[in-house]
Amino acid sequence: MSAPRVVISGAAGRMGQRLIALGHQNPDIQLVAALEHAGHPKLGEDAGALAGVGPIGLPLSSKLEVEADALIDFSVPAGAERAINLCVDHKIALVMATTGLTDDHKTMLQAASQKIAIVWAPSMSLAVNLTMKLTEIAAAALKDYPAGADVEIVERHHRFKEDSPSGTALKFGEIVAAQMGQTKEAHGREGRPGERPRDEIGYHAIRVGDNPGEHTIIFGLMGETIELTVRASNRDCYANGALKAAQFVSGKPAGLYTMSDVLGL
Ligand SMILES: NC(=O)C1=CN([C@@H]2O[C@H](COP(=O)(O)OP(=O)(O)OC[C@H]3O[C@@H](n4cnc5c(N)ncnc54)[C@H](OP(=O)(O)O)[C@@H]3O)[C@@H](O)[C@H]2O)C=CC1
Ligand SMILES: O=C(O)C1=N[C@H](C(=O)O)C[C@H](O)C1
Repeated sequence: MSAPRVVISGAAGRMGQRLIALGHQNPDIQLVAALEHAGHPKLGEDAGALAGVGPIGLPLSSKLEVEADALIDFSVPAGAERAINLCVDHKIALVMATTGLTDDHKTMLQAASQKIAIVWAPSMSLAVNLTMKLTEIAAAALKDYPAGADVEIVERHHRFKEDSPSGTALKFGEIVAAQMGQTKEAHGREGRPGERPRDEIGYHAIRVGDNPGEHTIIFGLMGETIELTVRASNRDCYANGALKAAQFVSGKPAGLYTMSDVLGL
């Protein structure tokens, strides 16, 4: 199969710019459109020039006017909704990376996966997805720890991030709860919440500077502690993972795929 034709949605954003820059250099991908919302002030400007790699002949547009095999969405929840509809209408495979989605958006994604192939993951990073496997192993091993293992998830991101906790932190929590059975969540603590219940996962979202993302999953035992930490030094781990996902999902039968499927983990 020739290199899949890929659309980037949210193309002027922090992630969109890295996808344009890396996608343009990637011989296994053909970038065919750079989408933004209809009110974006830079519509019509060249997406490559905006991304710092010089003109690539792709103007930032609010309309999809070319044929494509896959669309990668790193935008906002309203942009994600539009991306799902576009992909279903045009029968294009979807890589959904936007976080902070509502339950309605998640239901839409599930329904859309009956019609098109979708990779949906809160983190496209290899290191994060591998750490999810390690977390699953640790949680399974500690589920019957006699004194109860306390799990807290700490994430750090840049000051511009709009959703908290991160989609990745919530996914780590889901993985832990599926093994250990916690039913409660605490989002930060203050005042006098009392002794920590055993069946709670604590989430702590730190927002500082330009941090591209780090997550620590803490398993607190009696007398010892395990911490699994994964840290991005820049956004290219997410962008490269998403480009790989676009290659993987292009031409696949309808269904919902994970980054474990893409990365063979
Ligand atoms: N799964 C993963 O691996 C990762 C996921 N993310 C997630 O990706 C998302 C984007 O992150 P980031 O790039 O930092 O955010 P940015 O705010 O930098 O970029 C989002 C872009 O989407 C644009 N946008 C807004 N509405 C629409 C729309 N309706 N259609 C198309 N584009 C639209 C924004 O325009 P404007 O600025 O004018 O609003 C902006 O250019 C977040 O949800 C983040 O959590 C981030 C990194 C990794
Ligand atoms: O907004 C970000 O930057 C990131 N968001 C994703 C999330 O919410 O999990 C993934 C990554 O951590 C960067």
